[in-house]
Amino acid sequence: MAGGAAFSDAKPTPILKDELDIVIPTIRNLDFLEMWRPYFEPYHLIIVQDGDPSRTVRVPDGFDYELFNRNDINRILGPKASCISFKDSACRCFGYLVSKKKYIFTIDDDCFVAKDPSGKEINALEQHVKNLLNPSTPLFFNTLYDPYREGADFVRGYPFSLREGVPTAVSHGLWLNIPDYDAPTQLAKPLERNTRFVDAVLTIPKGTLFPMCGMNLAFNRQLIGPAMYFGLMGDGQPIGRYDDMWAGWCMKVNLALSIVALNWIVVRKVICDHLGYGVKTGLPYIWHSKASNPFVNLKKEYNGIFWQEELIPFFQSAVLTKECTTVQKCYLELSKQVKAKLGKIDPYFLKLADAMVTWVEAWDELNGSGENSSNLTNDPEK
Ligand SMILES: O=c1ccn([C@@H]2O[C@H](COP(=O)(O)OP(=O)(O)O[C@H]3O[C@@H](CO)[C@H](O)[C@H]3O)[C@@H](O)[C@H]2O)c(=O)[nH]1
Ligand SMILES: [Mn+2]
Repeated sequence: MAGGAAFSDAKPTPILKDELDIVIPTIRNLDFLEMWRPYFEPYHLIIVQDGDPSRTVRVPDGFDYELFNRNDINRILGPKASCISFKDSACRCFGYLVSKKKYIFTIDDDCFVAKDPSGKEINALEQHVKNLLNPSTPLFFNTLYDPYREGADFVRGYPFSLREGVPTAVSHGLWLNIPDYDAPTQLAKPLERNTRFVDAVLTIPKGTLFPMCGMNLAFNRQLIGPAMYFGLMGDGQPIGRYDDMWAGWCMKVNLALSIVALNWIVVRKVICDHLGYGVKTGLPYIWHSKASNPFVNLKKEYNGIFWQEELIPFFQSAVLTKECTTVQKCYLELSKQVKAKLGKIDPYFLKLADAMVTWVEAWDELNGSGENSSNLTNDPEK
């Protein structure tokens, strides 16, 4: 068995029912929970009701939950509620803010239990827990995929010095049936369905960005919660459906640290990459039966499709001062870079940069200051 595995696949996966919250954004209903009942019932649900707060959302009996609508968000955050999006799935990040647990699993209300090729139901939550509890390998690619899975290992030539791996911060699951395509692709391929079940979990290599989808996502809130802000989207904003993308880029970003005043450059990668935290993608699959309208989506995504051609180079070359000793401080520094370098693309980014600051203030207000939470250390054990 590979070195460093937190636990062997052969043993039952810890339930973590007291260490994990399930966050669900909804503008619809929660009937989908009936299908997930065997897997979700032991957990606490945080339901973020978007849209009209006077609408009653019925939660099926037997679930332990909190439900927050817009009135609750405004009551809890006061003026800081301005950083939580309205009428966009970005509202889900409010659930990350109010949770007190170590782990988060977030899922959309049109995602159902999928079956593997043998016809067996997939317990997506269990696989996410396995992904999060086992190390990642961002520093050197293992060609036999996840070396910590039962029946796999590191291949010949893999440095033994790297076989302990690093802590996993994010587990990014995938989708059978309706894949997470952007609106142009959906419009071009309206009948395309994803029938390909790939039995693999991959670590996204260090320094590589990726399009994070919030549909079937789990993360270690204690490690990188403050970086998982889903931005300002939806009502009153010039962009929508780039919430999860924005969070994924900020969370993963490789920040080069340049201290011009001291004429030396120390390349530091904060948040996931620098700390050597890993981001995994692949299993588990859910069954996505999309309910959103591609034409409406096109309107929401238009600016994002255009702007991201400038956003990606920004994230690939962002810089950071060395005083950033917590995820919060790194995030605040990133917000300064957003204001300085992206404001010229559109004034929206000036507003977004301010909202990033408000988010961190709200995080610290509800969860304690940056100094004693989500500290950046080079020692993943701390
Ligand atoms: O205004 C809204 C719209 C939706 N929601 C809730 O958010 C999720 C996702 O919504 P939906 O399934 O309609 O959208 P998709 O196109 O399938 O979602 C993909 O795009 C991302 C949007 O950023 C999303 O994360 C991806 O999965 C559902 O639970 C809706 O109820 C909302 O709260 N407010
Ligand atoms: Mn959907």
